[in-house]
Amino acid sequence: MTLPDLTTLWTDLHQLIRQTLATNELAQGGLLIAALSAAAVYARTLPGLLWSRLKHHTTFTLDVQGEDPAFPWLAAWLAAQPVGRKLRHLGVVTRFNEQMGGQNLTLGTDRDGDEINVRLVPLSGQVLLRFRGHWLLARPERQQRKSESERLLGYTHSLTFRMLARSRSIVPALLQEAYDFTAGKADGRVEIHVPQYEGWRLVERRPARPLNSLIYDTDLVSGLHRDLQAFFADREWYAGMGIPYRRGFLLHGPPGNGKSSLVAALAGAFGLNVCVLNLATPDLSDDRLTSLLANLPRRALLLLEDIDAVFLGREPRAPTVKLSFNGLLNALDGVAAGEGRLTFMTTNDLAGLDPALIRPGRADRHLRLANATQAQLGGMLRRFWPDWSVEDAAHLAAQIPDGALSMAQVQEFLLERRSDEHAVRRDWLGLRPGEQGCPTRLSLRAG
Ligand SMILES: Nc1ncnc2c1ncn2[C@@H]1O[C@H](COP(=O)(O)OP(=O)(O)OP(=O)(O)O)[C@@H](O)[C@H]1O
Repeated sequence: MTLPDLTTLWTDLHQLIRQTLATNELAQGGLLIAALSAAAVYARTLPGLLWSRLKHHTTFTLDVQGEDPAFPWLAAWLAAQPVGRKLRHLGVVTRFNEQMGGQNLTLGTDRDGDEINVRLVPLSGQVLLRFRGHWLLARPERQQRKSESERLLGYTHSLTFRMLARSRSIVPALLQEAYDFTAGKADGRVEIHVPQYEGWRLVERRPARPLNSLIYDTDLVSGLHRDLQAFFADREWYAGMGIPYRRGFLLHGPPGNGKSSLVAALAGAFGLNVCVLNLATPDLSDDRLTSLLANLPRRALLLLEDIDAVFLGREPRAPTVKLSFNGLLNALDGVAAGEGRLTFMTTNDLAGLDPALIRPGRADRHLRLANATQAQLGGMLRRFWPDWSVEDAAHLAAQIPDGALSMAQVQEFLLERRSDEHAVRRDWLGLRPGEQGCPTRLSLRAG
């Protein structure tokens, strides 16, 4: 059919409809009914349409899933709001010796002297509250998770905030307030993480040790502090130079001279957490090590303890070792190695290490923490007895040769006599190598 044919057909049809409508009353009625029905249908859906348009333009919805780190902040914040206290389905989060921020309840002190703190979190319900002049509808939810065989796999949690606001600025404001209220309040404690499968598990939050509580007679601590400061400030410089943004330190020396303590104190000073990995961890394979290093938590430094424990040179020390020497090197600086990583390795046996493991790039700086010098002994005495004069402490310290004792041995000796300074003077000369028990360890060791 050609175009002129189609035009003629349409004109004929149009005339026929007009004639029918003008002359036929039945057709007129039918059209009227159809038009009225369409109007009625539209009128019925109109409020819904208007409502959803209004909602779209005047509200925001924030959905937070239980696995997200922001979930506990928002849940604790909500539970602590006056209306949040009306939510009647609550869960409990318990921590030892840790104020979690938010609405905490201290139940008492356990036998280790740790405070038992609990925080209540809402699990379900719905409340309306005001936040910075806006209305918020908050709805915590909990749903059962089931496997395909209908086996219960626990629960998933979520929190939905619907807010009456024209601008989105309320969303970051709410998140910020919840963060400041809970996690942001977390004091300067250092989190200790140990490996769990391919990731990390938080095992302890301990008060950060002040750097000046460690006594060295060189400017080792201030030098390290400057080094780390420069590292954190120089990210862009590394990128511009094409140098991998990583820094490694090797701390070596006899046991009990503060290798682990120094790492923990530096972590505290820079607000970092510590991930402790002992290469002798059972079942540590090349793949698992690579995953662990790729999955380090945020703001964490990696402490590889006793790196001499697994390899003598490049050879495994035991047939049970699953890790290969090359796997270790690759994990430390291969393609998959994380950017921005700070690694501290410790060893008591520098001679047993293969040079490849501690070459610059893997361990950029090597620092020896040797047994106590007389200056350190004097410093340690004055830490325990701050009102002793420098000369008095130096006089006592001069009676023990440099390098004869570890700092841990001296600390143990002083701890035992901490309420009896005469006993310190009386027994000091008896403080000879081999006369003390084993040095205490800070025990940052991974399981
Ligand atoms: N330089 C120091 N100043 C003050 N205290 C120290 C110093 N070195 C060690 N100590 C004390 O000695 C104890 C043991 O220290 P730490 O565990 O850090 O030593 P380490 O070198 O890591 O030992 P190891 O090689 O056995 O792991 C700690 O309790 C710490 O307080």
